[in-house]
Amino acid sequence: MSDANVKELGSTSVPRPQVPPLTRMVIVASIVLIGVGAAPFFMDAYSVNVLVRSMIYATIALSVDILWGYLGVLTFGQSAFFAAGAYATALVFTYGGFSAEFAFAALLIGIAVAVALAGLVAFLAFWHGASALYASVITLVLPIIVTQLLFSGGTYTGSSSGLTGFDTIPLSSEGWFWVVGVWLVVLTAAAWMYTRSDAGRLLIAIRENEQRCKYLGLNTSNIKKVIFLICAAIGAIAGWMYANYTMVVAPEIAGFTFGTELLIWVALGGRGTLFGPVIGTIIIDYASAQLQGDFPFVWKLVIGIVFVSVIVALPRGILPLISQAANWFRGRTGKAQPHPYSQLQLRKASRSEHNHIAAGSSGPALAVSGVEKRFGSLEVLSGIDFEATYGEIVSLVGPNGAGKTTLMTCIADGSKRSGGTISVAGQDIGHRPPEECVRLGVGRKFQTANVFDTLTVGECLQIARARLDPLSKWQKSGVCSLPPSAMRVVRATGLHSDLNVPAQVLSHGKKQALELAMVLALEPKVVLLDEPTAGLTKAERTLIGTILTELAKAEQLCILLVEHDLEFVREISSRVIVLHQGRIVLNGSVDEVVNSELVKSVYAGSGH
Ligand SMILES: Nc1ncnc2c1ncn2[C@@H]1O[C@H](COP(=O)(O)OP(=O)(O)OP(=O)(O)O)[C@@H](O)[C@H]1O
Repeated sequence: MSDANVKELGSTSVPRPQVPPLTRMVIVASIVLIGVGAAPFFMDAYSVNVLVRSMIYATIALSVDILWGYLGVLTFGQSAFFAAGAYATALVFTYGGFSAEFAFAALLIGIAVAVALAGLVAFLAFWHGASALYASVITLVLPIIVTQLLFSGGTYTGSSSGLTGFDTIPLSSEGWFWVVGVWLVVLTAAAWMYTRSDAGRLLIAIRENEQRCKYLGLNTSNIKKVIFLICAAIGAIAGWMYANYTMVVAPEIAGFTFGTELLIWVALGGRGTLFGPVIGTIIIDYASAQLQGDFPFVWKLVIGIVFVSVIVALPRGILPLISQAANWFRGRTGKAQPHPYSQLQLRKASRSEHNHIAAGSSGPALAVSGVEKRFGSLEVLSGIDFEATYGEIVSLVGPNGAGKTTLMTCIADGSKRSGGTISVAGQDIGHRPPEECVRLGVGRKFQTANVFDTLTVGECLQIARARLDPLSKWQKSGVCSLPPSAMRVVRATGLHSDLNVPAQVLSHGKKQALELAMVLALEPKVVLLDEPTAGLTKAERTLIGTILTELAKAEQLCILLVEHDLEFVREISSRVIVLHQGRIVLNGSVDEVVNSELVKSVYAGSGH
């Protein structure tokens, strides 16, 4: 593979940041703003009235799309934050009277209450190890609790009747149409910029494979919490507008039904598209209002039938279908858009000081002492003691169920072992979660290729570098910096010519290589590889073997390898550890292991 094929920049030559769609977005936003300005002059009062409400709903549907469509958090609870903003406004105006200062204070109180509530939910839903289902259940309970609290407020909150008759900001329907319209356009444009930026891709990476993100050193819990709080604030602002505009609040706006309706609008419009949920919400809410007037008894049935039909026929929603058709048409007319990552360039990263392995570093790279692991009464690992030095390739072999993967997990995640100590580069990993173990210098490759399927190869590599090279929150940088080790894998396996190819279409061998490059992009000191040759062809296996041997020598990496392919083990290992029934039965040179009668009996199933 020729190095000349790799687009690579020197450290001084940084390409211009890539923001090609920005101008297009500004033009589209300007046209929509002109439309918002002109629309009330061409519409009847009823339509203006309904559309103000529809646009308010669209802003909160946008927040649901960010959470569900991008981050993968299926939330039923946005209605509770909407109600926090609406009720804060209604209560301030009812008991304090209206003034500009009170209107501003109500907005701040609504946001504060929503963010506090969201903080509590996020604390309960996004702790280390919590599954996605957990967040959904908690956000399902939230609207039920908030609704009960509003009922329990008695005359203070108006109980089941809610609050009405309070004075609000004296704006006409047209005035509110402009205020809400401008807010919706600004919010959508900001969300669009963010989700298309490098940092926005991270949300998709978390949705696709949160475990991989954690093992890339990213604190996914914190990222989810921050996004959740921001979306709660967006919900509260929508509630503030709603109360000001409608001058009435009722417990139903906090309810589970409204929370679910938001999900339906997002699903119909096309989740993960931003524009789909915004346009979908406006159309559905407006059409519902019309149908409600014309067919008071059947309008919900009609909406229900449309929803079920779309979900069955178009599970990704309506907008993706329209963009697919547009792409098809562009392809036919030869006007297909180039992929945004066609300009992505690789660059050599300057070595991070933190992870730099000084030549001749003293002490073991990895020290495992008395490690135990139990699953209930099942003892899977017992009294595991060994050390590995820099530049060494240590293979961990043993029959199925010996505990090899469990040992890898214990080294990469300090919270997993039941006893003993593990040190990486002289630092005890204690009970640190995987993202903190990465900081100490642990990089882990899983048994089955663990990449972000819908992201491109370039995006996967950028996310792998996110811990060391923070991602831009508003643009695509167009550059991916890789350390020499990762660059070597990318070059040797030809991944550099696949930078704009979605990871899911790569061959099995290239996926394995991509994950290896992602792990090396972390600049680890200790690399854990679980069956890196599984499913590879002989040629790919030889290539990976050569790369690993070179890396161990050139980069002084300590590589711990789980392998069933004993021929491969013999070719590349400097030492072999044999594990059997959770204990080390031999720790020696390749020759010692190959000639050991004990090892033969272990593999024959008679070793004790
Ligand atoms: N989460 C779990 N709960 C209960 N038992 C488990 C769990 N994970 C692993 N085990 C058990 O621990 C033992 C060791 O499993 P492990 O996957 O570490 O073996 P292995 O040596 O990697 O096997 P293989 O070569 O087949 O991958 C097995 O008996 C397995 O059933």
